[in-house]
Amino acid sequence: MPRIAIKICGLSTPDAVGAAVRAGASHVGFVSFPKSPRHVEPDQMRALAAVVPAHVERVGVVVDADDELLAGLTATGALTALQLHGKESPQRAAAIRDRFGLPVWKAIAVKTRADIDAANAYAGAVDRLLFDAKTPDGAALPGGMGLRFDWTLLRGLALPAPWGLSGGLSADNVGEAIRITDAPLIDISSGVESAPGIKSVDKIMAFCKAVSSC
Ligand SMILES: O=C(O)c1ccccc1NCC(=O)[C@H](O)[C@H](O)COP(=O)(O)O
Repeated sequence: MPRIAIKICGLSTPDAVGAAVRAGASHVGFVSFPKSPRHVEPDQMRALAAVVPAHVERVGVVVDADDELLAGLTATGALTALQLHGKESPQRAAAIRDRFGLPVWKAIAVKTRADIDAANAYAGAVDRLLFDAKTPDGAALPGGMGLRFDWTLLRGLALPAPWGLSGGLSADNVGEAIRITDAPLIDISSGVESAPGIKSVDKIMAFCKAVSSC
């Protein structure tokens, strides 16, 4: 197992999934959010997740999803975790974990230190915190925008759960991000794309190489 886990998010084709697996990703992410250029329908998500080798975790990414959608996504057992990327409360996150029996990740939208402190409310309710850049009010998406936050906000902190770093990462800056935060898991989407929603095999390979050289 590499020292730093890597999640390649927003995969929507078998080719992109294959590239992420070959490059050494420990996690792949599939987005269910119709406004996203990376959105996949439940059938497509389950089909993509089903062909991922067992050693790679399959994360379904949702935004304030209701139980009906979550039931559809988790129906075949192909996902191994759910990532909540909306305004889900700690109570809602814990209820999702109980009802669907999967580890739950909570994305924390970060601009200031207060945003990171707010993550403490999720202690015990979720299995991983994913610190991502806060997108501007009125933005089309709550993630996948290529925005970064001030990584020094995470330096030396004792966090209340396993965690990961996300937002605006690329092969060029991920070394600095890891040096500052010592993140145990790194998540990326638009930084390994050639256009919104179109994953680049070369960028996926370069990114994973950059992380594993840290
Ligand atoms: O990627 C999306 O389109 C998306 C849409 C709605 C909710 C979450 C979304 N992505 C979640 C992720 O985990 C992304 O990898 C994360 O936000 C980082 O994105 P990026 O800055 O583009 O690397």
